[in-house]
Amino acid sequence: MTNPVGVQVKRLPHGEGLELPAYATSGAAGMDVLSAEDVTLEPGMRHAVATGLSVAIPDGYEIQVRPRSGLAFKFGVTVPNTPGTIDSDYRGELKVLMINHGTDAFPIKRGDRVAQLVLAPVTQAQWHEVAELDDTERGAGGFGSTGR
Ligand SMILES: O=c1ccn([C@H]2C[C@H](O)[C@@H](COP(=O)(O)OP(=O)(O)OP(=O)(O)O)O2)c(=O)[nH]1
Ligand SMILES: [Mg+2]
Repeated sequence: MTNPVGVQVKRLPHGEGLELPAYATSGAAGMDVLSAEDVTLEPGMRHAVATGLSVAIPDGYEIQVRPRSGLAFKFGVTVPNTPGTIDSDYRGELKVLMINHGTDAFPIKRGDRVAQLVLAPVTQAQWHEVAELDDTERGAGGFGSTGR
């Protein structure tokens, strides 16, 4: 990537000694983020996994927290709120919400790659309230109106 965007990151005490989230390959969209804790997700269990990191994202960007497909495919372990939203003004600990949809307990060890972080541009909307909207070919059709 030729022009990466700088993002401030602060290690919290329990994040000391862990690698920062990193791109596994040169063309990766997401940085793999590591767990800062040992925790076992029993089947059906949800947990906010600590990363030991806080960030300050530049104005005009967000970070999306996305699942790793390998964990979802092999173990049914995923991110229930995907894509998780890290706001540019959030200064608390970045956590990865995880759920075990599988049939077996899933142990997470400190240092395991649990999810991936995608930096993405955001645009804020400004409402312009009107009495009527313009007509379109689709109109109010949705939810399968064009067929399967
Ligand atoms: O997977 C996530 C999702 C959110 N957050 C943190 C950063 C984010 O900026 C904040 C709020 O997230 P969100 O807006 O999704 O949650 P909410 O339920 O609307 O909470 P709030 O009322 O605090 O906005 O929580 C995480 O650390 N991990
Ligand atoms: Mg919110």
